[in-house]
Amino acid sequence: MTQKKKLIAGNWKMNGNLEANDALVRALVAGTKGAACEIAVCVPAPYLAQVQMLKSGSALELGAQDVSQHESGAYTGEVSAAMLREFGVRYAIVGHSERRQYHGESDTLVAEKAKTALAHGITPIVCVGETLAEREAGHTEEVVKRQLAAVIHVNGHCISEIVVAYEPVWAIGTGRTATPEQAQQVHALLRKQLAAATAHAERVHILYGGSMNAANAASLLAQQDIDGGLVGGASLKAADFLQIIAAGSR
Ligand SMILES: O=C(CO)COP(=O)(O)O
Repeated sequence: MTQKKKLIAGNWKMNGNLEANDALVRALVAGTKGAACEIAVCVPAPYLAQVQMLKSGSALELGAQDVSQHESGAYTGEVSAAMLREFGVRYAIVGHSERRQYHGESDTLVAEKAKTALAHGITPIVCVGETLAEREAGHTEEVVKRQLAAVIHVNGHCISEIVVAYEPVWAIGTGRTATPEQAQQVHALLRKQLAAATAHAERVHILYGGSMNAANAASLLAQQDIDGGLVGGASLKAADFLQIIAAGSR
């Protein structure tokens, strides 16, 4: 059994505005005093400064939803890890399935992004997960292993200072959650893969993401290898997100 605190991370995706963010973050700051888990909100880049200010002095950590693999220069539209650090960013999601799907991000690119984030003191939240077609064809294990291997095996050495998020694509935004048993099965595989590569596998947070909500969080988080959640829709409502945080604090 792992002793580490759970990590509950919200992924706002492309949602929010100055007014709504203000209300949401104030409610989270007020509601998480003394929370017994780690908490993060991954916000759209234009709102990093706003949320950094609002969360100051609280338990909330700040996250970005992506990071460039480049350091600086002529890369229009990109946001560098050094820029994120200036706003106190602690985490950056890399390889979310929406970026793999809509922006053609490959395993190699995701690995480069993770490496760049780490070099700047930002912990990458590396997303892996199979599509419905891949699951139905019996390829879940092969897909998630390939996606994780690309990030942890770099030039002959292992990168283990990461957070892993298992997000089955068929469960994202669909209201169709993986059962705790289905999720645990994949998390155990990922843990085994990490253990084969590093002595620190037990320390790595493996989060579940995909329609996690106030009602199903506790049963998912009770699984041995589920160390937290990466929460989309339900992280936009303070009351729901706070209930998930409460479940992660037990
Ligand atoms: O993609 C997700 C988090 O990164 C999950 O999104 P939902 O919680 O909205 O299904």
